[in-house]
Formats: sequence, C-alpha cells, structure tokens
Amino acid sequence: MYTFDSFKEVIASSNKTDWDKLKQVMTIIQTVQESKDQALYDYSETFDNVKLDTLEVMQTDLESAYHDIEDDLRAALELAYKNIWDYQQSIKISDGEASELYQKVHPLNRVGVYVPGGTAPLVSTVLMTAVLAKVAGVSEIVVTTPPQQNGVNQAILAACHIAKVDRVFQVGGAQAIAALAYGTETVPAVDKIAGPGNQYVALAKKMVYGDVGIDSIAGPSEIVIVADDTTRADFVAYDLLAQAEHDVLARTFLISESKEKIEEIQRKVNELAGEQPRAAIIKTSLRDHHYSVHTVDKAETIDCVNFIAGEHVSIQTKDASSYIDQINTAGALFIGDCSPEAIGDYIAGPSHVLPTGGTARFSSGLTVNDFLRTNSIIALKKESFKNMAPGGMRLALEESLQAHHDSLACRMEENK
Ligand SMILES: NC(=O)c1ccc[n+]([C@@H]2O[C@H](COP(=O)([O-])OP(=O)(O)OC[C@H]3O[C@@H](n4cnc5c(N)ncnc54)[C@H](O)[C@@H]3O)[C@@H](O)[C@H]2O)c1
Ligand SMILES: N[C@H](CO)Cc1c[nH]c[nH+]1
Ligand SMILES: [Zn+2]
Repeated sequence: MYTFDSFKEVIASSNKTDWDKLKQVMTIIQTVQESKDQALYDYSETFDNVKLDTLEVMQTDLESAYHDIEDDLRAALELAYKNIWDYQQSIKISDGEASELYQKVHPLNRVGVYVPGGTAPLVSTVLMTAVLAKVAGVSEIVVTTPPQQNGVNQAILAACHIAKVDRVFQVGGAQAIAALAYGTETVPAVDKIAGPGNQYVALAKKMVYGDVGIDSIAGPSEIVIVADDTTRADFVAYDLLAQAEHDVLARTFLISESKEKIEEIQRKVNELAGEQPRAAIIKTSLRDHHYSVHTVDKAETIDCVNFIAGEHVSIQTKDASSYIDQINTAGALFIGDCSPEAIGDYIAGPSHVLPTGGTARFSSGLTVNDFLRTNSIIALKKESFKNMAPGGMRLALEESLQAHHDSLACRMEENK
C-alpha cells in the first residue's frame, strides 16, 4: 500500500515509452512498407500462428454472420448500436452559422478502425468505433482485426454488418496499423486510424502519427477506483478484476482514505481472482501493475486521481457526485454503484476507446467528432477588412514580412 508521495515516483516512471518495444514496432512498420501484403501474411504466421489464404473478409460473410449469431447476442448488439448512435448524435458538432467568420465541419473520407482480438475478440469495439464514424458521415470505414485459426469471430463480423462497415481485413498488431497507414496491394491507406489495442498496436499508432491521423494512445486498459468506508468491497473487487483480465499490462488503482477498506477489497480480490477463467492474466496484471494508495483526506484523493489521469475513473463513495467537477483528467468518469465501468464498456453510449498511460492529461476519449475535421471560413465584407487591415499591416512590418504588408496595403488603397 502506497502513500500518495511514495506512489507519485512509481507511477511517473511507469508511464514512460518502452523504447526497445518501439524499435521492434518500427521494424514491423518498415517491413510492411517494403513488402506490403507479403509482410502481412508472414507476420500473421509469426505473431498469430495463422497461415492465411486471403486478407480480406467478404461482405457476404458479414451478412451471414449477422443472421447466424444467436438472437439474444444480435439483440444486445442492436441495443448497444442504438445507445451509441443516440449519444454520439447528441454530441456531434455542426457548422457555425454562415457569416463573415465561421467554422465548417467535414466528415473524413476513409478511416481505419482497429478491433482487438489477440486474447479476446472485442466485439463491442466494432460498435464503439465504427458507429461513431458512421454518425460523422465518413465515406468509407475499413476494419482490421487479428486473424484466428477458424476465421474472424462471427460476432465481430455481425457487428461490422450492423455498423455498415465497408471492408474488413484479418490483420492484427503493429502490422495492421502499418497497413492502414501506408496501404498495401490489398489494404487501402486511410486518412485516420482509430481504435484500441495492446502495447504493439498503441506504439505503432504513436509511430505512424503525422503520416496519418490517429485518435489517441488507447493502450492496455486501466481503472482508478475511489472507495470510502461505505463502499461495497465485492463490487470494487469485480471492477478491478474486469480491467485486470484485459491484459497482463492492464493497470488497476485503488484510492481510499480508509486503510481498512483497502485491505477488505484486497482480500476480496484475492478470493475472487482464482475463480476467473482468465485468472492467469489477472494475477500477473495485479502482481505487476496494481497500486493501492492510502490518502490522508479528500483533497489528496482528488490530487491523486488527477495525477494518475486514468483511462477510467470510478467513484464509489457516499458523496460520489461531488467529485464530478473536481476530476479533470479522467478518460471517462463513472459515478456511483449503478454506473460500473463495464456498463460503459458495452452499452451506455459513450465510446469505450479511451486514452491510457497518463495521456488523458492531454487527450480525450473517442467521439463522433474525431471523425470530423473543421475549417474556418473567412469571408470579410469591405468594412470589416478596412477595420482589420491596418493592424495586420503593422504586425507584418514587425515580422519583417513586407509582402504580407503589401498584400493588405494594396487592398486598402483600392478600398479608400
Ligand atoms: N484503451 C482502450 O480504449 C482499450 C479498449 C479496449 C481494449 N484495450 C486494450 O486492447 C488490448 C487488446 O490486446 P490483445 O493482445 O488481446 O489484442 P490486440 O488485437 O490488441 O493485439 C494482438 C496482436 O498483437 C500482436 N502481437 C502479439 N504479440 C506480439 C509480439 N511479441 N510482437 C509483435 N506483435 C505481437 C499480434 O500481431 C496480434 O495480432 C488490451 O491491452 C486491452 O486492455 C484498450
Ligand atoms: N475496458 C475496455 C477499455 O479499456 C473496453 C472493453 C471492451 N470489452 C470489454 N471491455
Ligand atoms: Zn473492459
């Protein structure tokens, strides 16, 4: 159990880029740039143990998967689709009112979406990404997801059908990100890549950024839970296990002013972890990346949560709502017992694609607006120009940029 001071140093160093992994990822990206499809086939054998005959999944397979999956699964996907669509529609930005100065919004042309599938097929991620792009009005949505021995997971394909994804490729990891960034004979290059993934995917996105857009660094999952002496230990224990089961690198944080509650939750976690199907992943994640912090008061609790800048922050105290205005670095903030993080993972509406590794300090969770770009419109009338130009001319002279000055001055002369 840490104090806030002892915890600060540990966490700051754990957010640093792993340069050795980054070099491995760079090699993968360069190989895909050079050898294109052949590199994708080769890496699928090396990293996914799958010998592929083809990279692209047929559209007819998406439709048959939609009909073949169980009815209750199809209904769950459709409910999630509706909630995601409605929420994203409600937060979509739109054109400013046409005037001399305003902003215009444009959907992106072609986007790539990464759907994780290395250790678990993240069916929900299809909807948490592609539906947002659809609401934005993106012209073409391309999905990549790791290959599996028996073909791509049927529920992933069904979700792609529901979200009206245009093309699906069975490619995973850094090689998928490289293919989306630079294109191969089969996979088209996209304008922006969105979606979460493991450390290889996250590092690859970081590396290709600039040649292509990315949403954020949405790497191995994290949760920060704030508990007090009224908190249900079993609820929190399951919430910690739920993030730990994603990845051996998943990070879990428990913050409380009550030492007894931390100990009670830790006992519950240990009791429940062994019963979970993914116990091996959970135990490794908890052993290497669990942090319990005993804080002295509420102000320190809030400082600690803001310092972590976690992907998910879940407040499970009696005064949970009072944290809403105080937490300003959460990827997403979950308030109270009826808003567990897992409801956000699947069905609430906001996307579960969220920044990790402290990057919520400066970036936000995925929204419909990540699939839009804006440009300003400058359409000045004569009077406005005449009011502004002298100031512009003076600033141009200050910057020693005579042609800028003259560009304004000649129009001033004309409009006297
Ligand atoms: N932050 C978010 O918004 C968010 C959302 C959902 C999931 N996640 C995270 O997504 C991740 C999913 O991870 P996953 O592994 O199950 O699936 P994944 O699809 O992200 O990664 C699997 C791919 O990793 C590559 N890979 C595996 N080992 C490799 C190695 N040694 N060298 C190079 N490449 C290698 C393979 O190509 C494989 O296809 C988890 O970390 C989870 O926590 C994050
Ligand atoms: N918790 C993950 C984001 O870190 C999202 C997810 C998908 N499926 C289950 N969970
Ligand atoms: Zn999850």
